[in-house]
Amino acid sequence: MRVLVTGASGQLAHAIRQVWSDHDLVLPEEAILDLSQQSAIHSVVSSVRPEVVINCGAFTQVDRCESEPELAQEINATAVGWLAEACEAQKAMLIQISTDYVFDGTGTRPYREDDPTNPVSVYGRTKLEGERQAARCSRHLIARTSWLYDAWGKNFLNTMLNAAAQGRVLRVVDDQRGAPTTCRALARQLKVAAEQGWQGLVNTTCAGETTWHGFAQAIFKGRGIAADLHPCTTADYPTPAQRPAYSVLDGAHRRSLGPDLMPEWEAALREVIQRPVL
Ligand SMILES: NC(=O)C1=CN([C@@H]2O[C@H](COP(=O)(O)OP(=O)(O)OC[C@H]3O[C@@H](n4cnc5c(N)ncnc54)[C@H](OP(=O)(O)O)[C@@H]3O)[C@@H](O)[C@H]2O)C=CC1
Ligand SMILES: Cc1cn([C@H]2C[C@H](O)[C@@H](COP(=O)(O)OP(=O)(O)O[C@H]3O[C@@H](C)C(=O)[C@@H](O)[C@H]3O)O2)c(=O)[nH]c1=O
Repeated sequence: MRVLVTGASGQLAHAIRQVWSDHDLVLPEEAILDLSQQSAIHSVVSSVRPEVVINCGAFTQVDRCESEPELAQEINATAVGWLAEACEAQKAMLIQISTDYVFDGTGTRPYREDDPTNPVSVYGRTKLEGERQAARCSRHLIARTSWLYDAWGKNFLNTMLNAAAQGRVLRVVDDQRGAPTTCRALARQLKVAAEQGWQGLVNTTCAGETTWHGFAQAIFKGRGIAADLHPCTTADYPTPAQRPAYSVLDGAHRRSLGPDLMPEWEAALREVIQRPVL
């Protein structure tokens, strides 16, 4: 398949470049495919003529989104509408990546696809609007995922490793629960999903759940690092953006669609540590 990937410099796009290498991939740099430019989106999509577009581009700095809501709206929502129009014109399938932060986190069991959303941050609100925009393309797959990381890129794992390498005392919240998900696992699952033509809204996270502190503990244990790590509460670690206290997503619908390539989060972390380069 001819596949166009946006947000080429990001961590998920890097995984797709490796995992989807048997497909005809086009990953334009931001200078060529700037999502804030409707004309760039239309001209790249119409010249590449992809069968599938994977939108990995987004404004993902959750705290910065609070102070730059217009930019967040433009990249996370408006641009997705432009992509949806361009895909519709080419009869292409649009794969939109969305987030657990569309929920407010007051739930007590894993969120299903049809559970009501209620984002509590600008990032979450704009990503939810992005889902609605993506759904304007008749062939669309919206993959909701969470806590993405891998051996490369800007993510929680690398933040923790860098902080520990600098000898910093680490206080990490132990009252926000979710599912850490590797970019490589998501890229593998999306490949099967695209090849089999899955459509609609599909939760796509690693299995199991932990807290950010539990995730940090597992990272340091897995790497054999004696970090100075302490649990704290959300109140002890104030941030500009509110995060959901509970944002585990239910994978039952995904498992009903076809092969389940999403491992337990601990197994996925082990793979990242044992095989950092794909
Ligand atoms: N990271 C996570 O934990 C999660 C991410 N997601 C979603 O998954 C997708 C991939 O995220 P991830 O790979 O982690 O994020 P990254 O931040 O690693 O990648 C996003 C990319 O989008 C690029 N980008 C930003 N603005 C533009 C623009 N105007 N034009 C073109 N590209 C732009 C960024 O470039 P630059 O860095 O130069 O700004 C960056 O390379 C996103 O949709 C995100 O919302 C969902 C759940 C969890
Ligand atoms: C770095 C750090 C963070 N924290 C807290 C802050 C926050 O509540 C939580 C996670 O911090 P981060 O800012 O690294 O992660 P955050 O940017 O909130 O991660 C989110 O990114 C977006 C893009 C998503 O879509 C989400 O699924 C999720 O992965 O850990 C600590 O308690 N101590 C620390 O030293």
